[in-house]
Amino acid sequence: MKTLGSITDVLLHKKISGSPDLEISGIAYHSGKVRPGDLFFCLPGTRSHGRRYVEEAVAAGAVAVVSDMAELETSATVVTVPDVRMALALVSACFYDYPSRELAMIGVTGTNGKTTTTYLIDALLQNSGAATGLLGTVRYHIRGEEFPSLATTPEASELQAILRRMKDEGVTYTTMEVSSHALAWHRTIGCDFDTVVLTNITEDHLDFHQTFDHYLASKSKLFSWQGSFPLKGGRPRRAVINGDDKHWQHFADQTPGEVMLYGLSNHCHVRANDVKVERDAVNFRLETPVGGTEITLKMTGLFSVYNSLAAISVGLLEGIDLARIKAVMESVAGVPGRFELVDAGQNFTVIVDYAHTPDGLENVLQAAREFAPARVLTVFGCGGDRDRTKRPLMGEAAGKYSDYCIVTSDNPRSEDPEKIIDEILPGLENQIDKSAYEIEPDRKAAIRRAMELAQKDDVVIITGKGHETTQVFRDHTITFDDRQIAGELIRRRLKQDGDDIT
Ligand SMILES: CC(=O)N[C@H]1[C@@H](OP(=O)(O)OP(=O)(O)OC[C@H]2O[C@@H](n3ccc(=O)[nH]c3=O)[C@H](O)[C@@H]2O)O[C@H](CO)[C@@H](O)[C@@H]1O[C@H](C)C(=O)N[C@@H](C)C(=O)N[C@H](CCC(=O)O)C(=O)O
Ligand SMILES: Nc1ncnc2c1ncn2[C@@H]1O[C@H](COP(=O)(O)OP(=O)(O)OP(=O)(O)O)[C@@H](O)[C@H]1O
Ligand SMILES: N[C@H](CCC[C@H](N)C(=O)O)C(=O)O
Ligand SMILES: [Mg+2]
Repeated sequence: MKTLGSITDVLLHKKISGSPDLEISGIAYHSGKVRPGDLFFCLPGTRSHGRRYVEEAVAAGAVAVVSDMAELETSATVVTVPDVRMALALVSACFYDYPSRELAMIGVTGTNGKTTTTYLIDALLQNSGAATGLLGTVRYHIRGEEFPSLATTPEASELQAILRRMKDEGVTYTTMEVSSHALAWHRTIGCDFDTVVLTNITEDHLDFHQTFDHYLASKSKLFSWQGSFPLKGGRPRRAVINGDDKHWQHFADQTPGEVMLYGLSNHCHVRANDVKVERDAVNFRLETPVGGTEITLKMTGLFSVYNSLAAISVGLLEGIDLARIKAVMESVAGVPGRFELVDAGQNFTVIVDYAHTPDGLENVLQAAREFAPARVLTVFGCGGDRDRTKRPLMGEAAGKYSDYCIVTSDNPRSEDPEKIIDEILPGLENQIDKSAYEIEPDRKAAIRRAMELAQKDDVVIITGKGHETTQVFRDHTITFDDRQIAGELIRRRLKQDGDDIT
């Protein structure tokens, strides 16, 4: 058992109202999840503040509370700190005995491609014999045992608990997505990353970060903090950066580690040439400091080449040989909900994808355009309670690269679906005529409409929700899986059309 004094020793500025010898058995930041003996952290949220739940937390057994307000009314011991989120991260790392000290840690950030890149890195490490763990948007795993994802990057207390479990179960390498929210909210403070990776940086989450500069500053923390919480002594720190990204130099300047650049440009250490995009594959010539080879991915699009170059760079830094790298890159079948083909025997292509940013959408539609023998039909919407500035930009991207669009709902959350659509239209109308799009707020009906409109050799892209299995409305959440719905509707159409369609 640990004492309050020992686990808060790591905090430079604090005031403890009671005895530091109090024994602490766990950490909580939600009153509903408090167990007897816990230390409760009062975090600010989007709807309320953890301070409001102190009484409930204490009634559930919390023995002490961490807050940024000295005059908290409670019988429990109070630790007052200037920044509760920072304190949560530092205390959690200490409480779980700094698990990242004993794990090789790889953190991947960027606007798009984090999940895919982490999957590729994890596959590469696993294939080379490492015992691996993975944390990200789609799922978590510890040596292959899967867990549902709590968040792209969980809150610090959950993160440190999972890392400890990974270490205890023999994991040697942890690959994780590090979201901009996580960086802004200090979730990864107390993690010592060996290698950090930048996929790319374009516009997203401006509702949260307000300006692009703030967003850039959040993403940069993964690089500038590298080695500033040195748990691993002199072990080398490395940064793998997309050398074609407009901001690559900025990120290279932030890291204290060795920089490896990847991309298509000549100044990159790891390069792809002669990229050939097909419907379900992409082929390129790989050039690296240790030689070159030909690679054919089972995923498509130039963006997949970038994701694989990032993973290949990590592999090279870990000393994995080129033949193994090639074999693994060519074997990964893709990531659930990322450019996933729905094939029920129809004579047109249906793709479910997770693009939910202007850049993501542009990349995915460009890829489709490259191999599409006929029209590209796009079904998309924008999430509610998320960055409103990206809505017209996503409309613009969809209009620019599609022959026909069906504008629908993503997860409306607390917003009115029709109002969200209204904010998409100005961008869309900059690019296409009114006759080239229609509006259908009901996502299932929108998918049905696309399945009706599709002709031989067309490509239908249903984007924004990828692997998600629910749709979130103001007062309720329904089961909803684009892949399953599209599959059912195709089968229904095939039945109705008889032999005409195949
Ligand atoms: C939407 C959002 O930002 N939610 C965050 C927010 O929760 P909230 O707004 O629901 O909190 P709240 O209801 O205002 O409550 C304030 C505090 O009181 C506590 N509370 C609340 C109610 C109660 O009964 N008892 C209680 O103790 C809550 O635990 C919280 O600490 O404050 C919580 C505590 O800090 C966060 O865990 C939570 O992040 C959740 C996990 C979340 O989904 N956040 C998103 C935005 C996020 O982090 N996304 C990124 C990915 C982004 C990307 O795509 O790049 C991620 O890494 O997943
Ligand atoms: N390198 C890339 N550049 C641009 N777009 C990409 C890239 N990789 C993937 N995409 C597009 O972005 C979508 C999301 O990809 P992925 O899930 O790998 O990204 P992510 O960064 O993890 O997203 P999130 O922030 O939601 O977790 C994909 O479905 C694809 O449309
Ligand atoms: N991690 C992202 C995912 C967005 C997915 C999209 N389906 C939406 O709901 O906006 C977010 O929470 O902003
Ligand atoms: Mg992700």
